[in-house]
Amino acid sequence: MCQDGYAVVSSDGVGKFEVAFEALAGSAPGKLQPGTVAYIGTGGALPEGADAVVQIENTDTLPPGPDGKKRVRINKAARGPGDDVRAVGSDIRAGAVVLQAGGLVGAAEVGLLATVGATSVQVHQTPHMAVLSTGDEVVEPTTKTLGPGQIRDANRAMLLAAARGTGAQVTDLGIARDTVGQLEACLERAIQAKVDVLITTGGVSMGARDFVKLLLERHATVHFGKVKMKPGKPLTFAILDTPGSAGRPSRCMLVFGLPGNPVSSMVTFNLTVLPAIQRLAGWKEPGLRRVHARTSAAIRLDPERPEYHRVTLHWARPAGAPEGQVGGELVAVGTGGQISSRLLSMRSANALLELPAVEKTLPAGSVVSALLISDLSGMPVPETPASTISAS
Ligand SMILES: Nc1nc2c(c(=O)[nH]1)N[C@H]1C(S)=C(S)[C@@H](COP(=O)(O)OP(=O)(O)OC[C@H]3O[C@@H](n4cnc5c(N)ncnc54)[C@H](O)[C@@H]3O)O[C@H]1N2
Ligand code: MOO
Repeated sequence: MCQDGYAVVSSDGVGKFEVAFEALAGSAPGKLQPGTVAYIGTGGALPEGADAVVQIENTDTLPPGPDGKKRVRINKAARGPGDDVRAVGSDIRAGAVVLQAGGLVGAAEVGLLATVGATSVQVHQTPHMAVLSTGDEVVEPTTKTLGPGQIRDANRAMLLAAARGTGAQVTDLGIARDTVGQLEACLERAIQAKVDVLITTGGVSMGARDFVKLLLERHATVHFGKVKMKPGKPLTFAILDTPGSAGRPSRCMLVFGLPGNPVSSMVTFNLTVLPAIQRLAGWKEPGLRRVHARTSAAIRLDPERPEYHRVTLHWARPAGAPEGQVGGELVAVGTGGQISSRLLSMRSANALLELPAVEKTLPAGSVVSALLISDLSGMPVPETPASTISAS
């Protein structure tokens, strides 16, 4: 039953009726005689003998009869049997498959599992991720006054938040100074904590004290240590195998040595760490989703490295389209200077434009592919609301 009102025999039509009983949600339905009605609440089971419901708005309560029984006037008759009644099984057929194996379980899916009483289901194990910042100049964000050359640790807080956003179990490994000893100790802590994915930032480039690559070469298999991309050139990836011992199974830990520049670390997290986590969490199709967007301004391309240009996608009417036209397109608005230390270029960015390495300027209005790095629910609301299609 789907409305508050009166359960009726639809052929009784309009008129004055005795309210024989109340069929409230959660109680066993009674039996209704023709010529009478029963009060029914949304979610109540339709009494035997009734075949429709008249909503409360279509009735008036009358003074009780001489016998003290409640009475009601039905002003608008039910259209026929089944009016405002939801048949048992109309939402989910008996035997229907409510979830496919291998699908993502979000809030609605949890609700479906609860509905069918599936309180225990097999899921992939939540990956365990750890985040480590490195660098002698990197200090805790709580540091009030920065000393010469110091910088607050933006990467760790940012990547911990991003890691939590993936649903992974997350461990904060703090900040390691630029010494092989400290880095080795942190690596050991990650191994002991049975981390599946370790993310480090900083210390992967060419500096005299960039020891992360050295550490990984010593303890793991480095699969790549440089990528032709902007930002993120020194991105390093290694796999560390821990052999099994005395009843302990062997394990492998994926290690992503992300560049220290905050934007580089965030962009490479999205492009490489996120799909890896999704794969470990059992996603069938990991990776960022690609859409097309129209650029709102000219962009000078990098002639050497393909660039992941941070933008905020808006939904807008195509330029020149008449006022009130239904439909629109994604428009990419740049986030300002794209230098990899400028974290402001990530603020409110919901996509990365995939720009080719070509010696030219891409004119405004070009259509380019864009990888989504957040869902679009925080997308700016247009000044002129997008029209909705109205049924005619
Ligand atoms: N000779 C070369 N130098 C550099 C190259 C190169 O190819 N040859 N690559 C450049 C590129 S591209 C990048 S990106 C950076 C990345 O280097 P590292 O990963 O070694 O990072 P660091 O040098 O440690 O730091 C870079 C930059 O980022 C700041 N930083 C580091 N950690 C944090 C943190 N947790 N929070 C905020 N900011 C952080 C750090 O202070 C530096 O300013 O190398 C170029 N050099
Ligand atoms: O490639 Mo680096 O990540 O820009 O500064």
